[in-house]
Amino acid sequence: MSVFAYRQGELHAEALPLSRLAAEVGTPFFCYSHAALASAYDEFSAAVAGLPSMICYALKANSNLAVIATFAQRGAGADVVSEGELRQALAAGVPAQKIIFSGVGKTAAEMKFALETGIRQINVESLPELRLLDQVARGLGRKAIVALRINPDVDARTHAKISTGKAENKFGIELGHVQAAYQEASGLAGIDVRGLALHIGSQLTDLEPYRAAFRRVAEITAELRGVGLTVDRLDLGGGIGIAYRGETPPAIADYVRVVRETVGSLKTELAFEPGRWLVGNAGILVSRVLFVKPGASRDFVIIDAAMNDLIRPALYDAYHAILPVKEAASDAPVKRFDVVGPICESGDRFAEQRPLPPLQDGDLVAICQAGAYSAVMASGYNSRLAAPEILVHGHAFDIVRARPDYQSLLARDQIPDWLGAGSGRPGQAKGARGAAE
Ligand SMILES: Cc1ncc(COP(=O)(O)O)c(C=O)c1O
Ligand SMILES: N[C@@H](CCCC[NH3+])C(=O)O
Repeated sequence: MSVFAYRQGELHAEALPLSRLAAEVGTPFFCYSHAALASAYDEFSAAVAGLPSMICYALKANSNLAVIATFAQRGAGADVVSEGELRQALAAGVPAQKIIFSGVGKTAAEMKFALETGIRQINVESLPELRLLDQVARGLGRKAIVALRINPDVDARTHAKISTGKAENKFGIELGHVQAAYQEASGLAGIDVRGLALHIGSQLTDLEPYRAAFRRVAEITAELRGVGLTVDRLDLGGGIGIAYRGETPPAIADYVRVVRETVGSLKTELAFEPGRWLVGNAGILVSRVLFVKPGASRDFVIIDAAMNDLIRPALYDAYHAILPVKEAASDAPVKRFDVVGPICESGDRFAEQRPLPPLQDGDLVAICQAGAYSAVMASGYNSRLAAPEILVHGHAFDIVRARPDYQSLLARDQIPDWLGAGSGRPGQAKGARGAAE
């Protein structure tokens, strides 16, 4: 069953017509399908079932609590990269023992919180980070369970901005330094080093970079074991791509075959950190056409969603399919349009010269594959309010993040008294100067 499909001439989310949702929620809004989330998780879970492994959903792809809870209910762990994400994972019901803390720049406060929470593992990406973590853990009288993230220097063959496994990327410990770092880690009183981690990039559509990277991990594991060090965990990261525009990402079963062939015989516990693959296809951004504006050189469809809601096209030139919510007649003439938002930048464009059936002011459109790296990357640029998020479940839906109101933009206590706006609340939000007095 396709969860976003035309029925009775209109695009539906599961059993609900999008026009009804738009009337109830207002546009723009993100619409997620529970069935799509659940079936993606179940497919991944079935594919890795024979491996001693844990699926740690990468929250950065979509940290809506309802989305996380959908996976948590099915047994998922979480991969988090900040105290905020760690708190979200816990709030959504992920047990601490299933949480991995990744990221290249954790603060001492974040380390302390993670250690006090008792999470499964902290992935360490540099010697300075290792030494700080040791200090923080000893200060708490604890040992931090650690995997060292390596940088395998492998080209993931993805967009340069989301490639993370090349030597020139900031991530991980370079190959030549891994053994010394592991040795050092194993001698630190506050550290219990258990294994290696890697993540070579996002939106991979080719298995060969995985094969190359996992082979390197297997080699390093053998080297470390050869000098008497214990390696009993491997965290293989995420990165499996989805089809935005006819790409043919690998089937999960084929990815798992590569895992088995490369690291399967090492007898380690494995962790997988899928993000986009679990959520990307499970969400759309629904928006209303404000105006159709003929131009001298091209015609524009101006919609009420903008780059602050979904920045991927502006940031990565990413392609997202755009569908009219009312099904176009098969003989409807197709014209090319730039689909743009209201923001004051020419980069606020969802599609350039995209063939579309006739659209009119007030029509609804759905921007597809907006479940991953979409709502989470939203901003308040141009003082726009965040688009709400809803979760459809068969014939019902829940607003799982409401649209804020303008009061949040108009917090008068941001204006210091001395600026004399007249309604600043005395004694509040005085800032550094007030604090020093
Ligand atoms: C350490 C780590 N794990 C997992 C992921 C999830 O990646 P993806 O959403 O491509 O599966 C990322 C993001 O790229 C990451 O940085
Ligand atoms: N934000 C990126 C993915 C980043 C992955 C994070 N390591 C995207 O939209 O494709």
